[in-house]
Amino acid sequence: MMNKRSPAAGPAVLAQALTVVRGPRTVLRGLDFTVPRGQITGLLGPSGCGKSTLMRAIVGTQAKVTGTLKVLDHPAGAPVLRPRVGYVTQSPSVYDDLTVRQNLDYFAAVLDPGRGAVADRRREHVTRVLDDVALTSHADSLAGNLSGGQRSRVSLGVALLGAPELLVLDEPTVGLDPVLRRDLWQLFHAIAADRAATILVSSHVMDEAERCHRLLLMRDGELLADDTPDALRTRTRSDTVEEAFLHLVDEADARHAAPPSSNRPSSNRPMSTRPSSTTPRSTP
Ligand SMILES: Nc1ncnc2c1ncn2[C@@H]1O[C@H](COP(=O)(O)OP(=O)(O)OP(=O)(O)O)[C@@H](O)[C@H]1O
Repeated sequence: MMNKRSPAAGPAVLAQALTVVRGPRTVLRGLDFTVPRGQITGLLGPSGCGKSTLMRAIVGTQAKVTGTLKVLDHPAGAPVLRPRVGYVTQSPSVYDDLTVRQNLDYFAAVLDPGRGAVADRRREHVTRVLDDVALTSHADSLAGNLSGGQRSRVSLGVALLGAPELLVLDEPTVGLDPVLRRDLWQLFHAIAADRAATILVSSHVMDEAERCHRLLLMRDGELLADDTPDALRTRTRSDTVEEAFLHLVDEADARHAAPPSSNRPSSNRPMSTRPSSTTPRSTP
């Protein structure tokens, strides 16, 4: 079962000096952070800042990754992690000409091939997942005839099939209306609570930050902050996470613009952006 872990188990994700090069660009630059287990951690930042690249590194599909990256105490991408990590890419990866149930049956058979008792187990999983993503009433609808939010939920259902301990969701609410976004977030919280799963979810919509237990705020391949929404607002004296983010951006810009001798924390700087154990490396 999920998350029956020893007290000594490490965080869901541990990154140290994580750097990723894509083509001619260094897209992630020396990131240090952890993702605690059993919580929803939001990965937020503007388009192009490196969120998808970081998620791809975590699920083991990104090339040219250096530094340390451990997932559930194993090196990212280790074969042992395959059934333990679910990944939902930005565009829903479902077959439009299959029904919702056929999609789930297909991916369940890929994950857990076999006949007899195994097939019974797969059927149980599919039934449970249909319920989890609130699509039981649409089980026999063609995926191609579903709304955007329903298709996103099918994709999420596919990722839930193996009862993963860590779910990595790349901008699952992009393009959805406010009601569907709210419903999906309720579902994420239900999954985290009922299954004790860890969720890492990216978004560039700052109001979604308020729905996370913790936040990783990114900009241009660097982490600006790693904290709870409350702590971020308090430490930046901001009313919203968006305001806190903008404050951190200004602070980082000032730091980069400052001459080396003044490139140190000043006494009136309103916040330390990261816990002392995960102080960011300076960027070359
Ligand atoms: N195949 C590639 N080769 C070179 N650079 C790439 C490649 N794919 C992405 N990049 C660059 O890497 C950077 C980070 O891209 P990434 O997709 O991780 O950002 P993102 O924060 O997820 O953006 P979005 O929110 O728009 O999805 C971007 O500047 C992008 O141009």
